[in-house]
Amino acid sequence: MKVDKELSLAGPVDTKPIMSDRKGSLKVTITPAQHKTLTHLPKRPPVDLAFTDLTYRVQEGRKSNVKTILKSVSGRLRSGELTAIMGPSGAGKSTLLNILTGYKTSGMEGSITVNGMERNLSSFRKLSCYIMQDNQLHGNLTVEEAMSVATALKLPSATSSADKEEVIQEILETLGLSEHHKTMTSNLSGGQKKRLSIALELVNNPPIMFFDEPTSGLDSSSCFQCISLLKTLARGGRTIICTIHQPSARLFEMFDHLYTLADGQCVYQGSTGRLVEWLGSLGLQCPSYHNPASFIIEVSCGEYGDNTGKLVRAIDNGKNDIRDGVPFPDSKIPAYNNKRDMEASLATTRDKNDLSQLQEKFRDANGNGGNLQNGILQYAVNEVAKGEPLVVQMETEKQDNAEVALLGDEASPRRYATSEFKQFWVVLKRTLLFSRRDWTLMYLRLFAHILVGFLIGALYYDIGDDGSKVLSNLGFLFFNMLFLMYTSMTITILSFPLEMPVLVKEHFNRWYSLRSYYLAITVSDIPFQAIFCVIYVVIVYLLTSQPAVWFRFAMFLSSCLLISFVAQSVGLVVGAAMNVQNGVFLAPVMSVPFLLFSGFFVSFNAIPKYLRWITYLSYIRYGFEGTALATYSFDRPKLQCHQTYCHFKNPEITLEELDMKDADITLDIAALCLIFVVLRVSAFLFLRWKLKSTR
Ligand SMILES: Nc1ncnc2c1ncn2[C@@H]1O[C@H](COP(=O)(O)OP(=O)(O)OP(=O)(O)O)[C@@H](O)[C@H]1O
Repeated sequence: MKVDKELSLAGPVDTKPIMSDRKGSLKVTITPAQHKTLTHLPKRPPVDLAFTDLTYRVQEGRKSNVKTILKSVSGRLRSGELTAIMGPSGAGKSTLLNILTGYKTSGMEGSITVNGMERNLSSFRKLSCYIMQDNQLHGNLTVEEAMSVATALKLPSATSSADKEEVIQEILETLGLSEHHKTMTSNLSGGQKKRLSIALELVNNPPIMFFDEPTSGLDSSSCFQCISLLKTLARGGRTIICTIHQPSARLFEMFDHLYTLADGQCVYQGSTGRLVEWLGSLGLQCPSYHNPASFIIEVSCGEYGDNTGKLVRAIDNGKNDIRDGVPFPDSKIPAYNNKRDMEASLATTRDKNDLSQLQEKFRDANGNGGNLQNGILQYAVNEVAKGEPLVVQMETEKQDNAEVALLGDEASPRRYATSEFKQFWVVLKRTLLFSRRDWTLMYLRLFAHILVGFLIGALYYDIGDDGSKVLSNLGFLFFNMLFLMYTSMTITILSFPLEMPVLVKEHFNRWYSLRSYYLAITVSDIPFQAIFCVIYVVIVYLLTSQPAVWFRFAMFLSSCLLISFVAQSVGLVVGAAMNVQNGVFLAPVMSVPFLLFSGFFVSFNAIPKYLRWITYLSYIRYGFEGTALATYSFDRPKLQCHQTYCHFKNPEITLEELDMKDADITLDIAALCLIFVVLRVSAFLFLRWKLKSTR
């Protein structure tokens, strides 16, 4: 009986005798009494995170101007607990979260340990996930598709499709999303989006999960659901940490652990249930019926006088931890009058979900026992049957678990769960699916190419073989460059930055490498751009009666295709390096010199010598030269002339006038290919820099 009583006090658990292997010893399995459990997730170890004397500084303006945002704070965040990081606006909550997740690494001093060992950021990133405030989801996928992408990228390739499907179904059911599995992400409610964000990261069962303001933008009922869900996750042995602004009293009660910051210092760390008692012991009485969460924020803001220094000293800037059932640190006020009272209180007030500590307790003499299986703690408890009293060690270090964490899958040198080819393939398929779904943009692009093609065809109708209209034909060749350049460049400038937030989240949470992602998005748009370009070129080439010779058409088309790919790459560089507003202005402005030096407005010999180098950089020049050579070079016969005198009847004269007599189309094509490669590599480097600089 004692066993049952002790265990039920320890948490909302079911106790099942599973076998009796030794005389007098009874093996008991304890599982949390959750309605739904996640039984198909990969096994992961519990993780405790601690930080000591953490200082974070940023440089503002001039080098000497340094701002200290976090001031030597310490703290400890345990597995099996739901922790809230609270504080007034600007206190440093997001900064602390960003440092703990590993999102911010520079400008930081102090130590961060995982299960008592110095944190290895690479291993830690595999153990943790960071769910940012704005859900960062792709709106063009259904819930099921989004989950399939997550399982394909986050579970090892060896996992069978059936197992992946089971993981998806189980998570969706547990998170109450199975009814919406066919709903497009963009149509989900705020609360459902939040749950989907959690579901996506839950796929590989990270033992430590960070949330930045998970309740922002949710109504009170959704807030409650969201925090209940986080609590359930914590019950499964995970370490759940979230920043929260000012929760209602009902929400506040659901948190196990509270970490409060004020002006970059810790003013409270400990059990939420003992906050009022602790503040009272320091002479700060929380008025009756007042929300303790509001009270600590008001105190931190100085509404009850300047108490920050006193609170920081009392809690030793986070080195002290107010735990249930233990006396206040360095305090004369004993929490309990005698040991018996303390034990009684321990039994009743012990955090019911503190399964990680139970795990330590139930470790048997051989070191076997508690292990986290599939998100559910299961114990083979021999000692309990012997009637040993249950005492929870609040400060137990989890060295053994650290080893588990580092010797398991997390210690492998592989950064990602899948190969780079698999990542490339999954991201490519997803991007192609977006293109298929986002038909408005596709139709618009197709429509624009066909419409402009016919318009140009009508304007320059049948001029290609007319010796008196060669100048107009050159204008047509130049316009082709202009049109193809702008259409392919602006699309990328506008669409690429919109992808950035999702890329930042997924890349940070180790879904895929930047290389795989970049290759996939680079490859994904090329076929569409090529098809649109071919359609346009066929229309204008035929309508304007350019030479009906296959090799000339092939060269003309190649030059046009390369121009549109190069311009797309320029868009990628600009999109990767800056936001939409700056990009939309800067890209066309930057293109002006290339247009001026294209050879259409001024021939090469007429350009001042000190400016000629710009012509070598002008990709428009290579494209224009390519189409001009395809049209007039290679011994083209004299053009027809329906007037008394046609100066440009002989194509040689046209080439001479353009300073293209000795030009070589192979060089133009090679130069365009080279510029294409250089720009694509530059875009990748810019993207890498951008990802680093946003952190
Ligand atoms: N890169 C930076 N340069 C200058 N100051 C910064 C920088 N990052 C953060 N800060 C400052 O550090 C302080 C803490 O910022 P942080 O975003 O962590 O606060 P917070 O507690 O999350 O606030 P909120 O609840 O309003 O989001 C703020 O005063 C902010 O202005």
